[in-house]
Amino acid sequence: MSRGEDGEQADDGPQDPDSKKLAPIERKPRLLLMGLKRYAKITGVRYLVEANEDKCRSGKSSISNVVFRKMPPQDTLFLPTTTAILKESMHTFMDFQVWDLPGQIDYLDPNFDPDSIFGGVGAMVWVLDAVDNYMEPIGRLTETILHLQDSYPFIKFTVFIHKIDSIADDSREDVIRDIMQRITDDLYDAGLENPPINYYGTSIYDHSIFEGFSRVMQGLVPQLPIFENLLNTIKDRCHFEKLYLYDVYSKVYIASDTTPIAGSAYELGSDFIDLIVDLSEVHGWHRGNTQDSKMKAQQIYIEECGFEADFTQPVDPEVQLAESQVINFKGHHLYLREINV
Ligand SMILES: Nc1nc2c(ncn2[C@@H]2O[C@H](COP(=O)(O)OP(=O)(O)OP(=O)(O)O)[C@@H](O)[C@H]2O)c(=O)[nH]1
Repeated sequence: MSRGEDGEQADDGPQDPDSKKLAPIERKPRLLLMGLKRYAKITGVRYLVEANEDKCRSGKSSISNVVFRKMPPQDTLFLPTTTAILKESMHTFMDFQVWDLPGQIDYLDPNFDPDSIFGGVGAMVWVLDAVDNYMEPIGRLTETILHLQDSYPFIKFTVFIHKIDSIADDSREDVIRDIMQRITDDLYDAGLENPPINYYGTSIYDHSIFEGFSRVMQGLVPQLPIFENLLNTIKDRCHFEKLYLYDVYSKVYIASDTTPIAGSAYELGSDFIDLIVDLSEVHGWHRGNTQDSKMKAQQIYIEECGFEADFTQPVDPEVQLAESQVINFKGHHLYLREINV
């Protein structure tokens, strides 16, 4: 995945007033990161809250920077507050945009043109600070969902219960359950039963943010069932335990086979990618169209998959595709194969 040059770029949102009704798969999908900055509302005690400002910012920009710009998590401590909409353009197997909305924008104001932001949105991620008092953000979230669901029925809502690392292990499940229950109850009271919202406990200090983002992105991939079927077939034919299709740059996974397994194989795969990317800089081997390299590649397939692959197609010597297998990486046997899109 490569990032667009345009930190702040031209909008390619809808021009046609009816276009917001189109399913996002028909256009370049947009993903919104939203959350509430508390001090924006507590004007009377602003100086008090500002003294502790970091606790009042839910972590949207940190997420965007860690996942899409490879910023080390600890560096997010120094991020300035977002004052304008930050737009990231991502190019991977499909193009999409991530918009980071400043917490203080009042998009429910009747004078505000909602189409300029919500038109063409495929997914909305509400980043809720699990450590802060979450009552006010929950109120704002339910208000937003109720406001948007009729006009923009294709938006998929997800809540990141964020900064989960700051909560003791044995209380995490309780906090997540409490937040989910409150949102469900609030929406139920407003007449919305069984709202289609996904929840993930996330932190920029571990893999959870990448897993959460992966699930959101998968909701924007129209070909997801096709990818899953393909991965299921490869998995069965090659006797893999679990198979993921990763975007190497962001380590977001676009699809996986559909077999549930215990533990987080995603985390393992993600560490493996880091290792291979680092190692390949130093030890990568050039796979030309030689009999030798063909034999070598074939041998890997035979060892790994138990069947003979067809390597009779010429390999473009200009194209360097990574391939690696590791035996006993944290107790597992891993195989990585780069594909081009
Ligand atoms: N402990 C912990 N802190 C986090 C996490 N994510 C973000 N933070 C911290 O939260 C603070 C605020 O993060 P921002 O990303 O600037 O928050 P924001 O929601 O974008 O705020 P605005 O830019 O003002 O809209 C920073 O000090 C981050 O280091 C997390 O997962 N865990």
